[in-house]
Amino acid sequence: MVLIGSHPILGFAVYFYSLGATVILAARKMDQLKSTAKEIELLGGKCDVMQLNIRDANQALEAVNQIVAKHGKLNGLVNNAGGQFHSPASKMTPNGFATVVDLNLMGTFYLCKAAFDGYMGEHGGTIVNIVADCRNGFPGMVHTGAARAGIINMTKTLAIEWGPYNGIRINCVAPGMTISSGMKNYPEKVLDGFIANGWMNPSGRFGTESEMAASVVFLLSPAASYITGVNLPVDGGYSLSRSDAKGPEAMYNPKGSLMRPYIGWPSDEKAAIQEVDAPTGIVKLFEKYKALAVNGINRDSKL
Ligand SMILES: CCCCC/C=C/C(=O)SCCNC(=O)CCNC(=O)[C@H](O)C(C)(C)COP(=O)(O)OP(=O)(O)OC[C@H]1O[C@@H](n2cnc3c(N)ncnc32)[C@H](O)[C@@H]1OP(=O)(O)O
Ligand SMILES: NC(=O)C1=CN([C@@H]2O[C@H](COP(=O)(O)OP(=O)(O)OC[C@H]3O[C@@H](n4cnc5c(N)ncnc54)[C@H](OP(=O)(O)O)[C@@H]3O)[C@@H](O)[C@H]2O)C=CC1
Repeated sequence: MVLIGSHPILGFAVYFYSLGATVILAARKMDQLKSTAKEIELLGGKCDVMQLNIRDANQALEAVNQIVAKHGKLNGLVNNAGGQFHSPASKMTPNGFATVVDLNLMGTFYLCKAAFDGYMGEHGGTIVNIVADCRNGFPGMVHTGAARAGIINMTKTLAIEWGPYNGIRINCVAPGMTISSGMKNYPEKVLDGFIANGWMNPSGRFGTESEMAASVVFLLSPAASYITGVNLPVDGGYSLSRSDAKGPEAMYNPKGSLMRPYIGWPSDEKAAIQEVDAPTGIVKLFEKYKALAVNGINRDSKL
């Protein structure tokens, strides 16, 4: 039984289904949740939806209590809900900063605490908190950098404090720039900048939803049974290389690297799971990645 805070990237659901998990999707917009649930069911998965604003601690506990009352357990939690807006720190208002900290840091704490109080403190369980690459600061998004760094530290503390409670494990996944529906939240100019600079990464590209999903499922699964308190960057090496003093042209390959994307589902699967609900520029990039993943061709050479 896995609670995913947010309308999740569909890839998660596919993986959880393959592990035999029942997935509960929770976010504010029910329409979106229901259509994702329908797609999961079409694939043969089991899925429930519930409305939840993670910024409300009472709602978080109520959600956990409802799940335990209905399903008898809650042994997995993925804190995926989150976001921010782009702004230089000099132009950010105190309320703008506080809002993003409230959503990401407080919201994640409320869900972790609710899961502990409502089920895991007594029975154990596994939690994955989705953060973002904030290893070397987060220029243009000071609020989310501070909030995500807070989550990473909180995760370490909870791993130590809650490990002894029936072996609760809690880890973070830090996605690099990822092709996802979240890109709809950014102005075109910001997106164009992201796309134009996509090659400035040892992988030469963005990440895919499947690559994020696979790492989350690994950390939730018994295969990671001795891993707790870590932050796993899933970013093609970007966080390691960003602080290098050399210019990007000297470090990276402007033509793109040969790090083949993992799309995570076969090309002849249902069409619905091969789409990404994102602005045109991002969808075009995804189409390119799909071709690379399926055909194994990058630039002009075969892998
Ligand atoms: C490795 C690099 C990765 C980088 C890429 C990252 C990608 C992703 O994370 S994808 C996920 C994308 N999804 C989102 O980012 C969702 C974004 N939006 C939200 O979650 C919410 O809109 C919110 C949390 C940012 C704001 O929620 P809300 O409570 O509705 O906020 P208010 O409208 O009440 O405003 C509060 C406060 O914040 C200021 N503000 C809000 N949006 C903006 C903005 N776009 N630009 C500047 N300021 C903003 C707003 O003005 C308020 O402040 P005051 O005016 O001082 O009251
Ligand atoms: N895409 C990327 O490049 C990166 C993404 N990330 C992080 O990964 C996570 C998933 O990103 P992605 O799928 O791209 O983003 P999306 O914006 O598509 O997903 C965010 C989800 O969070 C939910 N959500 C937002 N606020 C709340 C709230 N108060 N209560 C409950 N649910 C809420 C939204 O649903 P609803 O509006 O219905 O509530 C939405 O389904 C986010 O935390 C994001 O910041 C990190 C680094 C890079």
